[in-house]
Amino acid sequence: MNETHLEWQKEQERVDFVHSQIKKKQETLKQNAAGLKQGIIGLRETFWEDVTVNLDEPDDVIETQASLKQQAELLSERERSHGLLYEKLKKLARLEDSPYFGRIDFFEENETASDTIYIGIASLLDEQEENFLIYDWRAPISSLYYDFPPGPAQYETMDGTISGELELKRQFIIKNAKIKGLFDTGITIGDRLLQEILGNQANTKMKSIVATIQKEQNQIIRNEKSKVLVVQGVAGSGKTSAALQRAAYLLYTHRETLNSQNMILFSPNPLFNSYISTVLPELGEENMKQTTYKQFLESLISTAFELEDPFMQMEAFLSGEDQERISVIPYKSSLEFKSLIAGYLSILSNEGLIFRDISFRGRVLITAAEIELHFYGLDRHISISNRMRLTAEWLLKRISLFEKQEREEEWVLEEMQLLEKEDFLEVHREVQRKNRRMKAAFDESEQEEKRLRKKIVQQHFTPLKKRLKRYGFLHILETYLRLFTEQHPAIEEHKPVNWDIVSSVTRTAVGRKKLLWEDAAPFLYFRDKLIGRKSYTHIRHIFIDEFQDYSPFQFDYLKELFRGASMTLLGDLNQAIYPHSQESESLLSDEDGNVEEERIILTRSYRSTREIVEFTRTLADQGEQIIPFNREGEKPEVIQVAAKEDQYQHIISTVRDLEIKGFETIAIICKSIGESEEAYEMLRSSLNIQLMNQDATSYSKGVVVIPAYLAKGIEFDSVVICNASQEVYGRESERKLFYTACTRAMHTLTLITVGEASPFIKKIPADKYLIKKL
Ligand SMILES: Nc1ncnc2c1ncn2[C@@H]1O[C@H](COP(=O)(O)OP(=O)(O)OP(=O)(O)O)[C@@H](O)[C@H]1O
Repeated sequence: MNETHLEWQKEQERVDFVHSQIKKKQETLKQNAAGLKQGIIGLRETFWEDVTVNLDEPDDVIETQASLKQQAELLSERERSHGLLYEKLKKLARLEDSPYFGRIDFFEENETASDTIYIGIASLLDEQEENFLIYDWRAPISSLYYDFPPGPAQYETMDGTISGELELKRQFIIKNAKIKGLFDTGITIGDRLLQEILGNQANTKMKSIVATIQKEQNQIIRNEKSKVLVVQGVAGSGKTSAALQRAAYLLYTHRETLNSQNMILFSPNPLFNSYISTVLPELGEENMKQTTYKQFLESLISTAFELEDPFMQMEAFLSGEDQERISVIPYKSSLEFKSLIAGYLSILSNEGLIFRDISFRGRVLITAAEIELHFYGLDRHISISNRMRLTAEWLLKRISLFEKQEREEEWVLEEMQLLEKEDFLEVHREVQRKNRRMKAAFDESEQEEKRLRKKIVQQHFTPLKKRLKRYGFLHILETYLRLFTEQHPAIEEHKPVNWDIVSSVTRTAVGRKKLLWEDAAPFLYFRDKLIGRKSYTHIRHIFIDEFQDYSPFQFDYLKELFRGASMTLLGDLNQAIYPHSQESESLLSDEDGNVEEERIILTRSYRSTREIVEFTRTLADQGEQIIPFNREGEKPEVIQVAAKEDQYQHIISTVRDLEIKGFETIAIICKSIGESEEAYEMLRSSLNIQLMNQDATSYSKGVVVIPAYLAKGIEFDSVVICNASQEVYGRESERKLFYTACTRAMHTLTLITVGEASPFIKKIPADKYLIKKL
């Protein structure tokens, strides 16, 4: 037996030992859990037997309450312990088949011997609960595994830096508690293991990368010091993967003070939410709240408004039909527009807010002019929103006085006749109860009438009061629209040259209560300044994926809402596909101009084969900096056909070929939803395919037809680009969309073009792809 075999055998013996420990622990825990469960069932069954219930005297009531509380606490304590046991069992189940993936031998400075440390997705103690059989990958010492090749190494702890020598770094592939692969690794984490993992088929759910996190990704995951961490990484560089590992890391490191409810992830589309939903649970953490920016804004906007879907904005952009609208999107997305609104708000602080009369049953109770007078009579140093709150309180008080007076009106008596019998009975009982309590005899019918009047008037005033509490006395929309019509010297000089178009496009849409995607953040920002905003202080960390797709205005609005939270922003300027997409870096500075961000650049692309990366990187700005991971595959193929009908024939034969080769997730990527629908109709009788639109929330293995912007963030074994012709991808503004579509491919990329190929393809060196002209 040679040395490698001997090592392998020794390692397998250890795996066997750890596995037996896991089994033992599982047995003990299961027994404990069964005992606890029985106890809980028993406690629930006999709950009332052990409680002394006596409600005769006030003292007895107090005693009963105390006894009930004690019993309930006992039950919830047992339930909590059962929950904890269940969690431990879940953790053991995760470790059972593959207890760990890494080992390091570390000789710490000033120590006499080296420590051997095994690293897995969770920690495990030995039977005596003294020594770690497995260290959690997030433990401080585990960072050695990700950060250093064998040689001098160090890691940070709460007590400072620990230095020493990393003597060995070993990787395992363990399945069903049997070692399937064992590699001693050098500079990077196991190219061989990474090769193997990346060579696998794409899945409809993202997987965790815990065993093969790369050094530069580990910097993202373990970054603790930056309030804003910006990860600018090329397509397929692991931005999303690293962000999710980072969430798991933060939850582990700050487990006493942070939980998944304190984090929120903004993802590019609903499909993506489902795509990444299994990563955190796989790592033993609960999913954080996930939302898209559209869903988030929708939760803030009154249902009276119709909010445009960002993908519809994208469709409008792609179709190029409404040029006026498209021409003003950049301005409406900019911080200049925000400053203009801020200027308008400072005018409104002194004059110009539009109020509404407050009417009741067709009668004006308080006029808009009175409200205006009250509002502008308040101390002007107080913010508009606080003055608005004070005004609402003042109005509610005044309305209560009207309400009292109204009880005496004739209409109340008329309405009383229409009341149901139950209403009279209820009031009758209330009055009797009150009289009994007061031990006095009042005129019951007089009292009943009084109560009924009060009740009727109250019912009528409730909706009005609700409206006032929601600031319905302020005409927010009218006030906003006035910005576009009025001239005021304080803001006039800040208006852009195309203000007339900005103004007419906005008034037409917003006036009809249609919030175009580019109008939503400005309008909400304005509204918040008038009536205050929702508080999100419980959110301590926000992750924004595809942050290049946020306009400066949208991003700034988000920053204001989540003022106290730290942020991880993940983006790739080469995938900035929206008409407004941010290219500016200054956005990420804080208000005083102090840059509090840290920027990490990822240039290595892991998703696609070397051949695909060499093809796609020529489509990107500074694409020469993109480094492909060394995984080989076939060169992308460009098939040029003469007519559209031929295109579909070739898509069918390409997809069939791919299926025969065993590829399981295949995407036919089109530019727009219209083209996707057409392709779907043409292909559905020959292929088993699913059409993905903006409402899709998940997809299954097989063939999908999808517009490029919805495929963002997702990957497929094979990508077939539907019509990569000059006609479809000819404009410079379509280059990034084309790049995004092509970079979704892991193993194969086929581009079909009807007629002349896109100029972007023509710029790619001919040796980077195969071409078939038919
Ligand atoms: N360290 C790693 N180990 C194993 N797989 C990795 C690693 N880093 C990235 N990958 C894989 O590379 C692929 C791309 O990763 P991911 O989707 O996180 O990249 P991205 O930068 O968010 O991509 P894009 O911007 O193109 O959507 C995924 O399959 C991911 O599992």
